[in-house]
Order: sequence, then C-alpha cells, then structure tokens
Amino acid sequence: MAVVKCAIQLGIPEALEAHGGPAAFHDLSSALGCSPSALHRVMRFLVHRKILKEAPAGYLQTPLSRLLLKNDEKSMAALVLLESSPVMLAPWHCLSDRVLANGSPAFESTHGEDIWSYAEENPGHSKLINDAMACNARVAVPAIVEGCPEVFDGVESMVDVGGGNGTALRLLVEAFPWIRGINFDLPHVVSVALDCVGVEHVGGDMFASVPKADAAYLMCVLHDWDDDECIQILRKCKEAIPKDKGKVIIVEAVVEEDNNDKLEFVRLMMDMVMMAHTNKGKERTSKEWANVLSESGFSRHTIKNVKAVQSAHVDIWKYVFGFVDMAVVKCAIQLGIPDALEAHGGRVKLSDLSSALGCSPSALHRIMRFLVHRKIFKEAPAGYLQTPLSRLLLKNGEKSLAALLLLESSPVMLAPWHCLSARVLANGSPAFESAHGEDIWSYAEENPGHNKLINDAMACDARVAVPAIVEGCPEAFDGVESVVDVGGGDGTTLRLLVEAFPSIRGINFDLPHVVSVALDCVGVEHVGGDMFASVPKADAAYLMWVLHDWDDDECIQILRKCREAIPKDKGKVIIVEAVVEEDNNDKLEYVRLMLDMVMMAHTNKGKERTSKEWAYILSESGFSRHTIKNIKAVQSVIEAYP
Ligand SMILES: C[S@@+](CC[C@H](N)C(=O)[O-])C[C@H]1O[C@@H](n2cnc3c(N)ncnc32)[C@H](O)[C@@H]1O
Repeated sequence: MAVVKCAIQLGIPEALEAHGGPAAFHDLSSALGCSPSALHRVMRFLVHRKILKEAPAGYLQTPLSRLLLKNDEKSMAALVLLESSPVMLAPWHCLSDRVLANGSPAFESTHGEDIWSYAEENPGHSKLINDAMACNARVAVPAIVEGCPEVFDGVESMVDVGGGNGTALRLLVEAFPWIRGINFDLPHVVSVALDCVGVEHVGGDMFASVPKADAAYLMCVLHDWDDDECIQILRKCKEAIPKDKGKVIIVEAVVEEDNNDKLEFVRLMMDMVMMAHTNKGKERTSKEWANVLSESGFSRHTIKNVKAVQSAHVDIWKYVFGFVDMAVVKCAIQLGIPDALEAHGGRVKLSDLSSALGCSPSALHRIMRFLVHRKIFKEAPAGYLQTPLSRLLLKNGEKSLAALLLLESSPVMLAPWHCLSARVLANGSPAFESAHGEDIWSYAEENPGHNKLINDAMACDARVAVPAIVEGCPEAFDGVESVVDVGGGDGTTLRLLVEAFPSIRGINFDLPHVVSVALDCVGVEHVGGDMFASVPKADAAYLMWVLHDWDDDECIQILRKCREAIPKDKGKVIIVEAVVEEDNNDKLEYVRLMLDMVMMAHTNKGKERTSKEWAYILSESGFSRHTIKNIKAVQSVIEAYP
C-alpha cells in the first residue's frame, strides 16, 4: 500500500502514460526529478509485484498501473490515497479496544468524533472521502449498468441517498437519460458537488427525511450503520417512494462466506474497514440483509450479483486495503487470541473465546471470520482451531514473530511511510528523520519503549534465523573460539549461537543504551560502544541485519573496523543478510524486496543488496575473498576473509 501510494504521489503511472511506450529508466527518473538509485529500488519492487512491467526497452504500464493514474475515469488512486491517509490509518491502532465487550468506536477513540463530523470540520479530508467514493462509483456503476440494467426499467426519478459528490448519479443518468436524478447528502458534501445536467443536489439528513422519487438508491451507505440505524434510514426511503411502483435499490457487499469468490476477501476487508472507520457499521450476509429489510417494512426483495468489469479491479483492492491484514493480525495479537486458543488446547468455541478475552461476541466473530478467511485460523464444527501461522503469533512462543509485527505496525514505524515519495526525490530527505526529527537509533535511545519494541522484534527474528544458520551453515563456526556480535541487540543471537556451539566465547556489542537493558547469559559478555569507532577483538565478527541499515560508505567503515578486530590469519567476518537475487521463483524474494522498502522508510540510507553489491563493499573494505551460502531463511550467510 505504501509503495503504491508513493508511486501515485510521484506520478509514475502518468509519466509512463506520457511516454506512450516503454520508458527508459533515465528518462523516467529525470522526468520525475527522482534519485535514480532510490527510484530504481521502487521500480524493482513494483515490477516484482506485477504493478509495472520491465522490458529491454524500458518500463511499461500494466492494466493495474493504469488504475493508479490520478485523473483517469477508471482510476482507483483516490481510494488508495484515502485508505492510506494518516487520518484513516490511525483508528486501526484502536481496533483491539473496539472488539472488547465495552469497546468504543475506533475512529472516535482516535479523532474524538465520528468520521462524518470529522469530515465536516476538515474540508481536506471530506474531499479525500468524496474523491474516493467517486472513484468507487466510476467502477461500480458501469458494472451495474452492464450487469443489471433492468433495475432501472420504468424509473423516472431517483434519489441517491448519501450520494456524495453526485458521480454515481451522473453516470446513471448518462446511462439511463430518462431518469431525473436527485443527489442527496449532508449539506457540506452537496455544497461542493459538481453541477451535472439531469441531477439536482439536495442537502439534508437521511435520518430526518429523504426527497421523494420513484426509486431511492443507496450505494455503500448502509454498511456505515448498524441494523437499527439502517432500519431508520430505510423507513425514510420507503416514505419517499410511491407505494405502488416505488423501489429501493441498495448497492452493497453481500458477504457469502464463499472462499471461491475472488471478491470475497475484499468484502471481508471492507467489513474490517467498517469496524475501524465507522461507529457501528458492518458488511452483511444475505440473511442479515433480509432481516434489516423486513424490519424496515419491505414486503420482498431480490439480490443480484454484479461482476467486476476488469480483473485488475479485483487485484487493486489488495493495495487499497493493504493495511488491513496487518492491522487485524495486530489486533489478534493484542487481544491474545492465539494464546487463548493455546490455553484451550488449540480449539475453542466463539462463546468461550469471547468470554475468555472479554470481547463482544459479534465483533469477535467478524474478526475471526476475517482471520479464518485469511487462513490464519481454521474453523471446524467444534470451534476455532490454531494453525502453524497463528502459532507464530503467540505472545511468548520461542518461534513467535509477534514482536516483529508489533514493531512494524507501531505508529512510530508507520509514520515514515507517508514520507516515502519525498525520500525518492533527487534531493529527498530520510523518511524516518522527516517524520520524527532524528534517525531511528537516536529516537530509540530517547524512547525506551520504542527501544524495547526494536530489541524484542530483533530477538524474535534471531530465534528464527539462528537455528536456520546452525542447521544450514554450521561450518562457518568451525575453529572459531570467540565471536563479537556487532550490533547484537539484546544478545539473543549470541545466546543461541553459544548454546549451539558451547566452545565459543561471545561478546555482544551494541550501543550503550541497548546493552544496558540486555539480558545476562552464560558465555556472553555485553560491551557497549560505537562500531564506527572500534569493535572488540575476537576470532570472528558477526553482523546480522546490521549492514542493511547503512549505505556503502558506512558499511565499508564498519567492515574495516571489523577487519581490524579479527586475527589476520584465521579471522573472518560472518555477515547474515538478505542477498537480493531478482529471482521471481524464490518465495522469499518478495520478503527481501519488501525489506528493501522498509530500509528506505526506516533508515537514512540503508538498503538490501545483490551479490554484486556485496562483492563491491567487501572488496572495498579490504577483504581478499568471500563466500555466500543460502540457508532456509530470508538471509544468506556471507563469510569474508581478510
Ligand atoms: C536491525 S538491528 C539488528 C540486531 C541484531 N543483530 C539481530 O539481528 O537480532 C541493528 C542493531 O545495530 C545497532 N547499532 C546501530 N548503530 C550502532 C553503532 N554505531 N554501534 C553499534 N551498534 C549499533 C542497533 O542498536 C541495533 O541493535
């Protein structure tokens, strides 16, 4: 989501469109005013995600990237920009509170008022919402016109209730020119709606009354409200239409819990979005729609499915709602869902789970429905079941990755992503510094809570990576009597290495504020210092997830200090880092390229490197030779000799 947003903000799709054919890289970077090396990394990521194509003659637009053009009729860019805005991201951090039995609405907890009052007071945000709704309308209305035009047969006038800036009605009136349209929304919304032939704008409150017409049309409105509120709105619509030939046309998701339907994941993501952004809104199953409609006094209804016009329109939702997976998994960790399942022997019913966690059963059911759909939990007649994936989210499991997720989803780490496009510009400044006024290490030194988040996350990665090294490359430690772990964090890596190779004496070396809170461990001495000044002496210097935080010149400085610390004859430097291979068949390549984007957002000049880039910095640091060995992890093991 963040990199796609960066592409929109930089205008990459527009620059490609302007070229009309393959765009050579140097033309693109000069047209956009970008730093070539930073833009190359962004493009490499977008090509890997199949958002752009790369050919010998240059980069090419795809159906997906065309949906990101700012002003195209079919663009979904405004939806990405809305959902990735700081205002919309903030409530996700309150999702777990929202699910509690006495939980309060996430948007209100964050912004002190509901989304509609917030939009009324913030015209910029109101515009973001209206533009996003308009771009949704430009996709949905043609699908309706194509898939069920008969709905509008005999309709002479239609009121679009909650019609936003009138885009949906404009398109409907264009398709069915005999319809007289009334676009009805809150006064501050219609006051900035665009004029359109055949459409009258009326401001008002749908809970009070709805302008009269043959049909009332509600698109993406009722999902913002709970059942009682929907019933109030629908009764007002029923009063507005003629008793004999009137009808209400509702265009909304119908959750089918059908895993074979490609759009089902979008519906379930939207349900989570409703939980984060509205007070009591939700997506409904056909049964829930039937209940709301009969309670509102409608004698009968029909439901017709319409298809997305283009498959790219299905794929694009992944990026529009790119933060949802992470936010809901974070919510599951914070609520302790995996831990509760483990405590119940790996299987638990909704009622027991909600009482164990103090959650609202209906809200928890929606969270579980989403997580089951994403295959994080399983559902069986006897209740929910743990999976290998959910076990990785246990708070204290030896192999848990929960701490990494809590770090990456923290507000501190999310904020720099909003500065990514500025970072890519030719004179761009580091994203973390732009967001927080200092680099990540100084920030961690001043914020012990964030320092702990970082150290815990690194420790949980070490618990996965070190066993893979011990299994896949034990020979790296043959004959090594002492190891200095440079930037070793809280010492978890060395603890695990010393456990696996007990003859090794370990020195855990990191900044003073990091080692001062590291845990004591037999066979490991903690030493505080600065790796740019000097590194404690040992047979081997070990660097894991350290060099990717720095640029080539800084890496060369660090590696020279490491070379000084090891014996000339039998010494070595062991580097555990990703090696980007640009190999689309390797499942972990995606993780490496994501990490490269993370480095761009969170460090000043850090990056993931190809084998050629590693060879360059190692030879510049004075190492005579090196080997690279792949292990079953994101990282590889690079051994460098003086
Ligand atoms: C990404 S973490 C890696 C931690 C650990 N190696 C691991 O993989 O679990 C990078 C580490 O580099 C440390 N670091 C940053 N600047 C440093 C410096 N100038 N001297 C020593 N350590 C430093 C940070 O405190 C942090 O612990």
